[in-house]
Amino acid sequence: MVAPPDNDVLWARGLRHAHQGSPALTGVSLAAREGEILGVLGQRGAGKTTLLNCLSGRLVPDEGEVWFNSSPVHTLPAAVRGRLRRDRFGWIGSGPQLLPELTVRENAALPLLLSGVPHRTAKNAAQEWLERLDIGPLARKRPAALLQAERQRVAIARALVNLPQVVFADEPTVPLHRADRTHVLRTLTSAARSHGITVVLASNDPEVASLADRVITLVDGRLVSGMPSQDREGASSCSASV
Ligand SMILES: Nc1ncnc2c1ncn2[C@@H]1O[C@H](COP(=O)(O)OP(=O)(O)OP(=O)(O)O)[C@@H](O)[C@H]1O
Repeated sequence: MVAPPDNDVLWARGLRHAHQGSPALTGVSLAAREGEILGVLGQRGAGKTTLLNCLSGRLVPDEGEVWFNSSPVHTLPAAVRGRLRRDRFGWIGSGPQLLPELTVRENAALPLLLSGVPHRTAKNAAQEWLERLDIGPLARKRPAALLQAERQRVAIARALVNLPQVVFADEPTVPLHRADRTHVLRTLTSAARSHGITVVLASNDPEVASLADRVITLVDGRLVSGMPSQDREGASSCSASV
């Protein structure tokens, strides 16, 4: 195993994964730099979710390596990967997946509370993010009282509250109307930019391309664009690099 270059916060090589025998990733290599917004485009079933799951340590790939700084994510024990996800990564899915019995502020504070940060400190930090994302006045409400776009902003606050190094956003705008989509994406990318947080943003919305620093495209589990020219020339059927 060779550790990734120093300026890459996240680095993957030769990722292959099949779900019950059906291939979802067939040789994907990529790298993301500190503070970079990396768009992962692809149609439904292209392998975006599987890729983000492998990169974030939710799933161990059948083959290939994933490095986060100098940690080989693919070989870490499950408990260590769990701590990595909790302390260093943020996750935003297409449904906000908030806990209905908690207030908006408690939901946003969760990653800090789970890491043992004192209640008051965690809630103050959560409130700051809610203000930054223009939903401060909703802090005491329960998720059910919010609009879908507001709930998705709570999910963004929750993903950013502990200042992770990488946020994985898997189709974060799917349930939203077009106007809300743009706003939520801009909110996420500008908040991440202001804190140097790397974002891996999977979507089938071409608008993502205009907000990302760089875009890679997945088709049937392999990269078809976003490769440097020397790799594109050498790419055979399944291995690509960005
Ligand atoms: N848990 C699973 N069990 C079986 N097959 C799966 C599973 N998860 C994904 N797949 C299959 O793997 C392939 C890649 O799916 P994946 O969800 O990674 O793609 P995606 O680009 O995120 O698509 P979507 O936008 O639909 O989520 C698809 O053919 C999908 O049907």
